[in-house]
Amino acid sequence: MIIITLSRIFHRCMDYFRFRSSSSGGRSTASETDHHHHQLIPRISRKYRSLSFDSGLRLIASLSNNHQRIESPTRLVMSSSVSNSDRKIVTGSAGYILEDVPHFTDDFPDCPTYPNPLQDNAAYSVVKQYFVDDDDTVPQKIVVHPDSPRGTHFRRAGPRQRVYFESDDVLACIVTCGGLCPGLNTVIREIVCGLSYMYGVKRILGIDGGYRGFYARNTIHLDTNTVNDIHRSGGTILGTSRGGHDTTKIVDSIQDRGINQVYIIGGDGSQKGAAAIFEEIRRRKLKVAVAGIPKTIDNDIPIIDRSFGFDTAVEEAQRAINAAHVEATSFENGIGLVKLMGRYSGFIAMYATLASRDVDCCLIPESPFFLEGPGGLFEFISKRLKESGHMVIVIAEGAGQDLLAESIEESKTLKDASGNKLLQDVGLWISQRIKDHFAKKMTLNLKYIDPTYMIRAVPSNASDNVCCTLLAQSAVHGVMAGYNGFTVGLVNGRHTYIPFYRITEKQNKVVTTDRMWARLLSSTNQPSFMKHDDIDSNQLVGEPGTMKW
Ligand SMILES: Nc1ncnc2c1ncn2[C@@H]1O[C@H](COP(=O)(O)OP(=O)(O)OP(=O)(O)O)[C@@H](O)[C@H]1O
Ligand SMILES: O=P(O)(O)OC[C@H]1O[C@](O)(CO)[C@@H](O)[C@@H]1O
Ligand SMILES: [Mg+2]
Repeated sequence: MIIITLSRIFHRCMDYFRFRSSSSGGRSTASETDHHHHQLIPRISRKYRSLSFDSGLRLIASLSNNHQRIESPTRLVMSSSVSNSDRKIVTGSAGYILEDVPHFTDDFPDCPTYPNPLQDNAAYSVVKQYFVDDDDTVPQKIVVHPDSPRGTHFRRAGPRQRVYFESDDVLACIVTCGGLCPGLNTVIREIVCGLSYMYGVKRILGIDGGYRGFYARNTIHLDTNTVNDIHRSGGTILGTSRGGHDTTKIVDSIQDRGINQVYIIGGDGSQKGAAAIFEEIRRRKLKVAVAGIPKTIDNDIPIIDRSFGFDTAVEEAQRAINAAHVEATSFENGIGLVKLMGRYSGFIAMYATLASRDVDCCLIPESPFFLEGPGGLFEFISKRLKESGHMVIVIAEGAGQDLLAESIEESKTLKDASGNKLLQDVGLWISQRIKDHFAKKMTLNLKYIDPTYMIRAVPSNASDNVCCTLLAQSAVHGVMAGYNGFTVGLVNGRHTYIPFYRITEKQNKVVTTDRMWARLLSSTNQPSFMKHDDIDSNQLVGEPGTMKW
């Protein structure tokens, strides 16, 4: 209690002194602001006026004179896979851990701050508690036991009282990288509108064609007029690409152009690229903010509940599954087989199956299966056709690749420009294997539907548009508030700022020992096709309890 009270008093004092220091004119320049600080702020506030949240907490902990009952918040500097990357970890009582994100004041303790322009905006100033309290954090785990530690938390996203950029000084850029995803244009639109309408930023550049566009192409001017209608179209107006991430050339370009805010919209690979750019920017001591907005129809990014595009992709997949169902029910022993995207993670297949109710069998990369013999796929097909005369199978593109690799040796080594495994067409392969197996046993009518790019080339649906808007606004608020090197994401339904290293350290996968996969098995009434050995090794993958809705 004592530490919390002291912390709050500290923040209120800081707000007061900061407010006083700039009260003479809203949009003061850096030098004017410094001047006011020097004139008005008492010694203690001058000394600590640019302390970050955790350093503030440490200060209070030391002021509290090592009170025995209080576990003083501590910042631990841990090793990182990326050089120069300090992990900001604040610990508190009852096993509380904040995995914080970097802040401008970590590298530039004296950098000036300004009042948030939103506080003069009538639309926002009437909103009670519009600004996020600096103490607000969001727990990663919401299911807890009475004696379990409070665990990892992430900083809550949203606008802060003070910002670290003057609107006229901002030169922002936006880049889209990796595969397409419904909603890319909406995110671009909402970053531009958020920066312009909320923070009065006028200079925003689009980077043409993914990471290599930084050094190989001209930039694209973006404003609220040019982006006005883009959310109605699929794809990305900026273009995208795989490969071409040359960190030195990219940061040279950022430096040469005078860009000071970088918004990177992309999947797991893109977030790794963002982390590398951030590290290089820090190494060069540039005052440039880097923020990631996660893009993934595969839902393969860890920590977050989900990101934009997934909902639309699942909805679009329903059209293929419906067609497969209609074909299957219209022919004797009809089988409709649908292949859906999902290179390493089977979430699209799993949720499309749960949504449809017409699917008899769902096969995903995380759940090994086999074809022949007792308990195998052929036996199940035979049983289901005898019971109902038709069936629908959904298979994720990454499923059964080990079975294919046995027959096609070179498929193990093929990679795309970003280093992702290039997959063989499991849909064609399994269709042929099923046909061959049943050829002499019974009449079979198998129709293979491969919607591939159709589920990601469409514009985002209503729910994803909301998701895009909130993510974009949260990213803009975070950058303006001086946070840096973060990916914005939904954690237990709240928007948070997550350090890059937590986003890039592993991939999110369906946990086949989790309740959601069990729910799918109960819905399709398919066998798990798992042997006991598979279950043990499979428990190790994934972030348990991710898809929470
Ligand atoms: N480890 C890495 N370090 C730096 N850059 C990377 C890294 N991995 C990928 N990138 C770059 O990020 C960009 C996008 O990566 P990738 O093609 O894997 O797509 P992605 O962002 O993972 O999206 P998706 O998986 O949805 O297609 C590419 O330009 C690639 O060069
Ligand atoms: O053919 P492309 O453009 O490389 O994209 C294919 C991949 O992109 C994704 O949609 C997203 O990572 C994967 O599911 C799929 O394997
Ligand atoms: Mg990826």
